[in-house]
Amino acid sequence: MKLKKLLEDLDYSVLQGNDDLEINSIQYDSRKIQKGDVFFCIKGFNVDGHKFISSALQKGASAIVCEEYVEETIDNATVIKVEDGRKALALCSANFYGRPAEKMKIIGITGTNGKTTSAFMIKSILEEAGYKVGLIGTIANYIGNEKLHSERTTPESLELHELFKKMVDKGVHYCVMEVSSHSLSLNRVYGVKFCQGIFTNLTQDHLDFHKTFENYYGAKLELFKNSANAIVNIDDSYGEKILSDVNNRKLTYGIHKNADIKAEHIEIHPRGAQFKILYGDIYENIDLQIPGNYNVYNALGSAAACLNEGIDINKVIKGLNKVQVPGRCEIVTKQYNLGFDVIVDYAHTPDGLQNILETAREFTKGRLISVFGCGGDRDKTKRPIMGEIGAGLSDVAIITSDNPRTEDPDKIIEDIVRGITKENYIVIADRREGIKKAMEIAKKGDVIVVAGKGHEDYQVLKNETIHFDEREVIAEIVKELF
Ligand SMILES: CC(=O)N[C@H]1[C@@H](OP(=O)(O)OP(=O)(O)OC[C@H]2O[C@@H](n3ccc(=O)[nH]c3=O)[C@H](O)[C@@H]2O)O[C@H](CO)[C@@H](O)[C@@H]1O[C@H](C)C(=O)N[C@@H](C)C(=O)N[C@H](CCC(=O)O)C(=O)O
Ligand SMILES: Nc1ncnc2c1ncn2[C@@H]1O[C@H](COP(=O)(O)OP(=O)(O)OP(=O)(O)O)[C@@H](O)[C@H]1O
Ligand SMILES: N[C@H](CCC[C@H](N)C(=O)O)C(=O)O
Ligand SMILES: [Mg+2]
Repeated sequence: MKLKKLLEDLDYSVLQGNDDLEINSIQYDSRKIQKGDVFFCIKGFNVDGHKFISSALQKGASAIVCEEYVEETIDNATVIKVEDGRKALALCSANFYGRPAEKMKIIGITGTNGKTTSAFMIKSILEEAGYKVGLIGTIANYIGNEKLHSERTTPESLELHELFKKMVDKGVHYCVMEVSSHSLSLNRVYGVKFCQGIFTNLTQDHLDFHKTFENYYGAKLELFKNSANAIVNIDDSYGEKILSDVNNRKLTYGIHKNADIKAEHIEIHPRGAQFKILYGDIYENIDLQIPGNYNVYNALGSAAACLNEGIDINKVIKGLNKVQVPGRCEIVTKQYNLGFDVIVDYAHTPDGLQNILETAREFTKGRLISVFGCGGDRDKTKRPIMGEIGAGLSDVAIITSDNPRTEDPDKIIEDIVRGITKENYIVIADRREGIKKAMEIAKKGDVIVVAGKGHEDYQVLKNETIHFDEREVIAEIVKELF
């Protein structure tokens, strides 16, 4: 491809060389550069990508895209100046892969909680309607049934457009993707047009990155600047704010407030939830296999997006009925006769933890035992709040480690414990031992909620990432104890 073609529709100036150059590929990491590649300089949080220009040139880069001219930029390399390296990377990645996003319909979901669950629901509905669906999200990326490893919730723009291209090549009609607030702030989805954008909710998370709630909200709002339709949870106070801040076509959903799409006669039970969906003259029964009032919200938002796409209500009903999401309120002890149940859930925010514990409480006959921690190198301010909620809503809380990453696990636990006002907690830093303790003390009728890691099959420690799949760990403990 010619450099000029790569830069199509981009505002740029040529500082050196010329743009009529044949290029090989593009990279934003100098370590991956091969002969003939274009190196994009990104000013990062840790380092400034402009520092790696000479190393990229040594490896054979034939062009540099930068925000500022750097002296060492020499010889016969072409130097292109742009205003914003991350935006340029996003637009050029789309050009490089032949603008695959324009060849599919893309549904984006943003919000603190419920993105993964909603993405699975939408995929299930659209497949029921006969479409080939791609999914991009936290658990994995999917092209139909083919599962691809996902490094993050929303990939960097270069990897994103590469994935879009693979989807288009494999005949995907619809791509449903989780759009994280990080990806919106860092322009990973810059230039991507969404046919439907869903806002699930906004509660505390990621303040380490966004610093203030206003910034966090502002990041989420970005999605709606590029979506033809805004599907908004009107029961969330920030949902109301989105409605007044965006000019798109809007469709609201909710349970309490007056919404376009509503749920009525909700019944939650241990294995699922039932409700009536009300939209215009549609008034039908929905039967979910996953419990929790919050999943009624996820189902409403997903149904709204699909109905707005013209999908038949019967397909919506069937799709929602089938959906299962790994590590989201997953009862992992169904096959044993222990007298108590163990649930693995991905709740890692105050709101998520409150939701799963309140949901589990509704079907707990005995005591509710929780096992949870908080991730290291992430929002520290949520730790005491999760401590208070976790211990407050449980009969016994076992405070343990999540992914400590580079932090000292005991310090993270101290932050959590600082918020606890009851005496009903035990500290066991080793997560496996924490889960084991819960299973040792559990009696008939009790429910154990192991929160925070859900589908993850690893634990990130200071110096290593170890294999840690809670389903396997719990099965091993069952063998040891019973
Ligand atoms: C906070 C955050 O999102 N950081 C992202 C950001 O990193 P950064 O700005 O710090 O990059 P940097 O390390 O300073 O490097 C700057 C530039 O120099 C380049 N470089 C660096 C070294 C070198 O030798 N040569 C070189 O060229 C780097 O490739 C980069 O382009 O840009 C990098 C390049 O795209 C990302 O890899 C990195 O994601 C990190 C790994 C990350 O962990 N992100 C998480 C927090 C995240 O995005 N999470 C959300 C989920 C949140 C949710 O659950 O809602 C997600 O979407 O997954
Ligand atoms: N609509 C919702 N409102 C509040 N809590 C929810 C909602 N949906 C799910 N949860 C809770 O949050 C946890 C994470 O859900 P899910 O994985 O669907 O969210 P997510 O937005 O994709 O999270 P992440 O940003 O980490 O990818 C669940 O395990 C559950 O405890
Ligand atoms: N996407 C979330 C995942 C948190 C999962 C939890 N297990 C943790 O490690 O904190 C994040 O990066 O903040
Ligand atoms: Mg997710």
